[in-house]
Amino acid sequence: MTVSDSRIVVALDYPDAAGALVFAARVSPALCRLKVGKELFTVAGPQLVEQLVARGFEVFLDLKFHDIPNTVAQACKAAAALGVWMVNVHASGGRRMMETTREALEALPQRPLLIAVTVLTSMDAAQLAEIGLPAPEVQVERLARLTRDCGLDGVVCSAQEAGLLKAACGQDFKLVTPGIRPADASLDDQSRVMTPQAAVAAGADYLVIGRPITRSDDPVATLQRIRQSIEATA
Ligand SMILES: O=C(O)c1cc(=O)[nH]c(=O)n1[C@@H]1O[C@H](COP(=O)(O)O)[C@@H](O)[C@H]1O
Repeated sequence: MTVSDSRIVVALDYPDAAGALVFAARVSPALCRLKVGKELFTVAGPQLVEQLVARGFEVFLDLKFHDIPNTVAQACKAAAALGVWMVNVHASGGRRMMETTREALEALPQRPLLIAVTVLTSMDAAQLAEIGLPAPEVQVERLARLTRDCGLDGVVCSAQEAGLLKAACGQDFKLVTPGIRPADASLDDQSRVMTPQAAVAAGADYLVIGRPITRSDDPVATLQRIRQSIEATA
């Protein structure tokens, strides 16, 4: 079931539940989807996720699971029980991990979208070389093809790789793109970035945006502005 037509997924990287709930109270499920990541989940737990779902939001539970197949599959089943819209794992966990997890979710009456992280958007070519990996686009394409072969719904990648991946993996393979930065925004710790408009034009299905919205003077006005800026492109 889809309750939002928004491509924007706001990363609720707040230090506590209160901050996240204040933001959620100021927006509607029609305006954006919400992402709960490691910081917020560690402090506020499943209860907060259930609260956001109960308020009608489509929630991306971003815990980037990376472990042995059984552990990841069971963790994703537990996430599905919270009623979330999307969960993610690391593609570098490999074929068996991804296939086991997909099969576990497919056995459920209702399942979230299952997405795999390719190469973190904070990583650039130099950082990848340091850990023995090839250039970002090479590694991203390799992991995206593996993810598609394992039957997952899509990948997390930079919008810089969106064109390449739509061509390699097909139009229906979902591309979830963090590292989104409006032209005047600070890059923070992100390396492979794109503006919201360029990301949509390149083929990104969902834009994950955190600090440029949540740390702006008026988060809701910033979200509205970004929505309007991509409507013309979409
Ligand atoms: O899986 C993710 O959501 C993710 C993957 C990735 O490669 N890069 C990335 O930044 N993220 C998440 O996307 C969000 C980006 O936040 P901002 O950099 O503040 O816009 C953070 O919550 C990250 O944890």
